[in-house]
Amino acid sequence: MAAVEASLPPLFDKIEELSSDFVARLSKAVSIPSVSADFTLRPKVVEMSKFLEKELKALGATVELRELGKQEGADIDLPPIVLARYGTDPNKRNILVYGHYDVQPALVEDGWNTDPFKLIEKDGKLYGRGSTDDKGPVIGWINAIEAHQKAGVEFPVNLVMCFEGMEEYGSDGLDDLIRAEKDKFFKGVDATCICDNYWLGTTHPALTYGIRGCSYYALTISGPAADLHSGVFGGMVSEPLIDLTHMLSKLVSPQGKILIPGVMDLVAPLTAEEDEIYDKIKYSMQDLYDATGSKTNLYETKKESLMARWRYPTLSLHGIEGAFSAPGAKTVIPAKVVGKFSLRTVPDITPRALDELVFKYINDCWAELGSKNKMEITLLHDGMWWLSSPKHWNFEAAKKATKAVWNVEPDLTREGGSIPVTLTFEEELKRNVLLLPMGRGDDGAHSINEKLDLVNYINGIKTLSAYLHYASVEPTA
Ligand SMILES: C[C@H](N)C(=O)N[C@@H](Cc1c[nH]cn1)C(=O)O
Ligand SMILES: [Zn+2]
Ligand SMILES: [Zn+2]
Repeated sequence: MAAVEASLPPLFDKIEELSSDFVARLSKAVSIPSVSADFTLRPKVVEMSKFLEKELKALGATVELRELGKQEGADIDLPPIVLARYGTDPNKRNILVYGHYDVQPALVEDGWNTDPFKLIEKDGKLYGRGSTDDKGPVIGWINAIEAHQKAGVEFPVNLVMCFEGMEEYGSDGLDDLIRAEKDKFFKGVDATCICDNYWLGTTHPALTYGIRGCSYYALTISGPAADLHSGVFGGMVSEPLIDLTHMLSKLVSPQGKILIPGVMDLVAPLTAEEDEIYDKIKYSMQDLYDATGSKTNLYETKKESLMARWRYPTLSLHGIEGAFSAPGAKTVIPAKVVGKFSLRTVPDITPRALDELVFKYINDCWAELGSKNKMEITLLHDGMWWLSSPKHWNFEAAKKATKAVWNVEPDLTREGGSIPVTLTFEEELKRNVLLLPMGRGDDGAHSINEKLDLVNYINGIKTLSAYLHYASVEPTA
């Protein structure tokens, strides 16, 4: 442990010294609009994989861009998975790190103050799509390699890297690749670290041992052969958008109560041990107000709010494809509309049990509506929840690293978002998985004006580096 503590100060100094180079590298990454959900931008997702390949190869890592074939149900190639390795010393631990290089869609018209694909540094914050989710962390691992080389500090582990380009769109192809490679590329992995979530609030670092799953559905309603003039046909035909809004209103109450019968019955009961953890978590209702820029909270207490985010399922309505959404007052009856909604899932809900409940309820509601339009409900993608224990050397190493950088003990948190591959890594490689967040709870991931505080980026690189050092020596017992 003394050797670790001796190697950290020069490394941290070098990271500070290289900070403008590290911002420049993130800036290049952010400038590539690698939006996985937008098929027209798929070449940019591929370009992003090549950017990572180039950066990693320049630092001496071996890199393979693993092609995955066509996207399920679409005539478009999936972006490759970047499989890379830095170091092959049989006497060192093999630490697997995962991140994603695709991002959520972003348009200036959505309300961004600046071009989402141009990294802007303002008031100590780095604004840009992907800055926190998840380009900052992915580039962070690359920066950690460079910092070691330039500080002349030996890299403490063999770094096994897996970076995907479809995380924001269901991680198509990744589970199959992990299964196929578990005794090949992933052979010998000792522990996994995923840097793709956020601190709970804005001041206190965290380590995360649980995430929710996500099942995402599309509800399609179609009627007339083409869009119609509402003055000519309104009142004479059954309107798909009227049907859809009725159907969507039956899914969830304005207070957030899921109205699909049976879903809450699948939720694991609260144990006395779990009940005790919430009060101790460093989070306040003010953190929620600040992060959402509002006082639109559904619950009045921190405990209820955290439980809603961590341990209960939620249903969100995301959008309606095909509905008139441009400015102005177009008097149209849309012919076909697709409502998108998802459920965040928790122990012990399984995707198949949930599908059964959702499909039955939607079909029952549709029958009750008695419409002559056509209705179809489909699952777009799903991913499982994951709940682990932080009592493992992998978490101990991250705790020490956090203390070394931030001078505080991290909070142990669960995450409301989803990273479906977490469970796959744990189950297939049979090794501990740790979630080590870089950004803060108010970063605006998936939202407009996404940012990563500069201090979180630079200290995040220090934390990732220090974690690798502690992980290289942490006793297994
Ligand atoms: C927490 C992680 N950074 C993230 O944003 N995950 C996404 C994954 C997802 C699920 N369906 C579509 N994308 C999320 O939680 O929304
Ligand atoms: Zn995301
Ligand atoms: Zn992410």
